[in-house]
Amino acid sequence: MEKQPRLLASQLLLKNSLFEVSLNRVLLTWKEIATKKKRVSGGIHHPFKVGFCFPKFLRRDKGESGTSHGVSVSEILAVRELDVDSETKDDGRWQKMPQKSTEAYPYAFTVSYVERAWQHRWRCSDVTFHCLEGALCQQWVQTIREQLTALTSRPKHLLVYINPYGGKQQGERIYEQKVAPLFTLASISTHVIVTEHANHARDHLRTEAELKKYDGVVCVGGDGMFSEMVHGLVSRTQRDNGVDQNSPEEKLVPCTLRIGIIPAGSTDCICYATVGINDPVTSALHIIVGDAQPMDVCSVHHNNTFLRYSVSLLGYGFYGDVLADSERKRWMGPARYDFSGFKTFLTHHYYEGTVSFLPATDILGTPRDKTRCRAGYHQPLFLLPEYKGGWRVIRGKFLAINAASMSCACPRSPKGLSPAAHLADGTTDLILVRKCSRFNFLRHLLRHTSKYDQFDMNFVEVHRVRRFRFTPRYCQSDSELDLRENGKRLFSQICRDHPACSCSPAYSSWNCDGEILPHAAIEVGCVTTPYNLLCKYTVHSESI
Ligand SMILES: Nc1ncnc2c1ncn2[C@@H]1O[C@H](COP(=O)(O)OP(=O)(O)OP(=O)(O)O)[C@@H](O)[C@H]1O
Ligand SMILES: CCCCCCCCCCCCC/C=C/[C@@H](O)[C@H](CO)NC(C)=O
Ligand SMILES: [Ca+2]
Repeated sequence: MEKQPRLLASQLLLKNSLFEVSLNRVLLTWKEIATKKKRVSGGIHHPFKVGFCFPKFLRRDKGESGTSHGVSVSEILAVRELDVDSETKDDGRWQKMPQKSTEAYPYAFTVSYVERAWQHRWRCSDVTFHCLEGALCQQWVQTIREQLTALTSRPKHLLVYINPYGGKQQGERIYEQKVAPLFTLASISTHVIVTEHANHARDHLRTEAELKKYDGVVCVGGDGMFSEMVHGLVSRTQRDNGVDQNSPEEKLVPCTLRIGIIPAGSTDCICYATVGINDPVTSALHIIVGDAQPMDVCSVHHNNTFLRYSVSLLGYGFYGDVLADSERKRWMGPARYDFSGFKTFLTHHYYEGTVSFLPATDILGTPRDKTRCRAGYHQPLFLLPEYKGGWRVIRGKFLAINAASMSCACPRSPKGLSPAAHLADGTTDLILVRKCSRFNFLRHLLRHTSKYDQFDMNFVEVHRVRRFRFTPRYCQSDSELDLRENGKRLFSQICRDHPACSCSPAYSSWNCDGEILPHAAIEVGCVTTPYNLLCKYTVHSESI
């Protein structure tokens, strides 16, 4: 790594030991100064207990000259001067700093920074340095602040939407207790809207929100809430740029604002698949440091009419039926998916139809790769010079048709529906699960929760595609669609082959990022291409 010029270097007191503290444009480091009599004055000396952690990629050395630590400037959250007097005043209570040592170093500043914890979690840590002189202390604070101000990717003003209804209905509490204090610490100003009904956030973003005032929007909720943000922002951008959303072939204009997610939903698949964990503090820290991750957006059309966008799962059959059933059991909270999942598994419905798709032949990599894509870990996109191949057509009886535009990892399935799917390669992984026995389908489902390959089964196939269409064997009439849109069931849904039994309905619904689409016949295009990777349909996520 190129050696950076030092901006500041001083001997400062940390706990009871003297450290050589140094700052350049990239790193803040502190190294214990080994002296025969290391203790500055008073207090108990803990040579190994410099009580704080540091990023995984930076070593803590314990060489002859003592422990050394470092934190990347890009992961410093805030710096503030400390009122040492109030902290060391002898009021008879337990003293955090031994009085004698801080008497000699009466000025102090605290640096808050990101600490990498277990399983992709991030935490906020503090380290306090004591100085001999007030001017030196101020110089440190000012210099670090200047470094933070120079980080242009960090948001300063955020528009926050909280869904009080998603997941375990803890959105407001999660935001107030875990997220707002971190935004305040990082001097981020916020305008917070607690939604009052479904699509409140979407409509506000689409029509009213003064987007120029913000560096990003944040949703506190689950996949459905993220979907509302995508629809609000993407629709507004297309309208402002005269793009006809009803045309399946139209290229979308990227929007300039980023979307952050604070997970407070039931599945939190979009957050989990990008960040690696559904943890509100981790997501808040990613937002503060300005991380960004482009992602693929699929547009879904029916008869040249725009229906919705999808960024994670489009699922017909099993996942459509689970969602349709679970929506009626929202009162159960996240457990509704387990209940409806088990029930849907027992019904074992299959659906007949034709899947046509355009394979992505101009990229290297397949859904069976062993690589995993999360933010900060991008397989290079090798564009092949020629675009070859045409549409392929598969007819059959399917238990599930899933299009995964990202891995769709979530706590229930830590590697996801398509573990090797890429976040922003302009493709979606189309998974076809043909009619099979209940036992085999269970084996396939259980493999989502283990290390075994869920595609290595003769009734499952997976294709990386740019576009696809599904046409059910039987046409849905307009009147039936109207009723389904209103959440009602119709007799014609009952098995067409054997109207008297009720073995398999003719249609399922599409599960579109957790929202129900009643139209069975759809056309899907993955609209992000490798050429507009810089577009910002982004969630905030981490580097591994
Ligand atoms: N104030 C509100 N009252 C009722 N519904 C709301 C409100 N705000 C948003 N919604 C709707 O709540 C639905 C569910 O929200 P969300 O996705 O946040 O939680 P979830 O479904 O429990 O989680 P997941 O999508 O991760 O499974 C979304 O369809 C959203 O449009
Ligand atoms: C009978 C045993 C069943 C075990 C099945 C385990 C597989 C779980 C895989 C879950 C993948 C979920 C993909 C994400 C979908 C989201 O868009 C959506 C809304 O949040 N959630 C669901 C559950 O539809
Ligand atoms: Ca993709």
